[in-house]
Amino acid sequence: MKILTCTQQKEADEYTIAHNSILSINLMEKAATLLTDAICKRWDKSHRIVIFAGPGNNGGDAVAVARMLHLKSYQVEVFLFNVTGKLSDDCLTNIRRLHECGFTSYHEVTSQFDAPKLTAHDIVIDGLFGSGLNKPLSGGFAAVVKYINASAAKVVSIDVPSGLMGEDNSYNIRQNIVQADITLSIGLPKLAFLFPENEELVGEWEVLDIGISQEYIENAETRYLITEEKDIRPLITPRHKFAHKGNYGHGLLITGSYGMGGAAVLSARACLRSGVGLLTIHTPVCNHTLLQTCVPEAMVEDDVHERFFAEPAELDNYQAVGIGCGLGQEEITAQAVIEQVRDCEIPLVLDADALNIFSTYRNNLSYIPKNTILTPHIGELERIIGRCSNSYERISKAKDLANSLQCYIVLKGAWTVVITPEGLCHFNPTGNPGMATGGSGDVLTGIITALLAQGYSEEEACKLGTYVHGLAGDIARNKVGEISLKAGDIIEALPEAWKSLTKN
Ligand SMILES: NC(=O)C1=CN([C@@H]2O[C@H](COP(=O)(O)OP(=O)(O)OC[C@H]3O[C@@H](n4cnc5c(N)ncnc54)[C@H](O)[C@@H]3O)[C@@H](O)[C@H]2O)[C@@H](O)CC1
Ligand SMILES: [K+]
Repeated sequence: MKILTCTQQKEADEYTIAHNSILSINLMEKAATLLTDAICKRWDKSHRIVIFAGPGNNGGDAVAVARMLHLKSYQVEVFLFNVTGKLSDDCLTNIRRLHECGFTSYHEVTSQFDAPKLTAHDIVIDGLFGSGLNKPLSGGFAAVVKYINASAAKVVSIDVPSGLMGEDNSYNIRQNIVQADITLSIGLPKLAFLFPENEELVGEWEVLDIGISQEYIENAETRYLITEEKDIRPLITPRHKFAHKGNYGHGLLITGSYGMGGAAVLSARACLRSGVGLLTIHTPVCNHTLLQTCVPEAMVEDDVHERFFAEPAELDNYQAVGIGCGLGQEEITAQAVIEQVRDCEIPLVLDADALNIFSTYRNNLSYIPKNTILTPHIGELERIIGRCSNSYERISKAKDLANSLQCYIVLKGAWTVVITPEGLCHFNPTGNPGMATGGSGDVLTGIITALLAQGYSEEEACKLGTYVHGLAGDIARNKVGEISLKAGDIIEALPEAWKSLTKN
């Protein structure tokens, strides 16, 4: 699913009106019908609905919702802010329609706002500003936002919480943005919804399909997409009847150190659950028995060192290599990692300590071969690109890094994003907060390494790997709950996740 900018969203509306022979006012009526349904589904008539409408079409939506709720016998009160004396045509039409159906609780605010007392049982509908916002809110509107935020009422924002920009909020004023409990987004989701710092502004969000022109969406250029199951399923190549283990690649995981053998176990088990033909684990001597016992399906190659990875492995026999889980950052390991990466000519995944090593020895970043997959969490990424003050800045800098190294970056978190060297950002929808636990990342590295070894392209391996990893996490959550979920549960759920993605 594409994510459009607010400017594109406006264009999409105009294109739909021009090409799908629908009047602008009727598109608004469609939006208002879906908004009203979504509100009625959640709250019954015992709640008073207090609607704050702005001067543009976001306000038009809100006034149309007021009429629909009034006609369904909800108790509705409307405050329309008309401080410049200029309202959009569709907003004006909806005000007229509201009056025509005998509605009396309408207050037009031109200068002084006598704010009603809001209670916890009230529902506020925020239709002040939507995709037409062109600068941060200030003055009287900022005061209205603060009053809404200070109230105990539940808040439903139409399209976007008023004051929030759809994409970049670097220069916005946080206190002047509505804190919604629910955001009902019209057409498509906004990029800002996917950023963790906006969670408390956007709340739970839902997209309402008002029938925006598919033709426009298909042709719209965007760098931001949300991956869907329908994008993932066709990527999976079925196994052949006459297949043998040699057809599915030989993966190598360079992983583990003294005290961090678990990372090796987790990444190896996840790799084996994701279709790899053969797996070898290169690990310090101290982990030999552990791995032979816990992962009998894998071969174990001992490093020269008792406790740490110290000497690069020979890569001739492998189709892919994953480096970094639980390696530690000893000086001897750093030198071995840099040398291993510099000379690597097969598909490569760099995770955890391998990334930390490159952030310490930054001059060696250029040794990372083209098309390498880097799988940092925010902390690991920022050690390389520097501290960022918000998600938009972080993604922009990560795109620059992916471009300069010609690498793939899998930035882990809620809405893990796969960034390609060309700057496309694929947001992954699966996964849950239970996966925020040690070892989850090792599991992902194992999965992606398995996919690369089987011949999936880097982009496919990143998208498919993150999707199935999150899906397995969701299956595990259903079994054990978010609090108890541990990395091993994700691995145990991988068979069901793979089965569900491959069944007809
Ligand atoms: N036909 C359409 O175009 C449709 C539009 N829809 C709704 O229309 C919205 C977009 O409507 P508009 O483009 O009219 O934009 P908005 O309603 O978001 O706001 C536009 C108005 O706000 C003013 N404004 C912008 N920033 C301001 C600021 N910081 N302080 C004070 N005033 C400010 C502008 O001058 C303009 O008068 C969407 O968010 C959606 O809710 C939906 O009804 C679907 C159909
Ligand atoms: K709004």
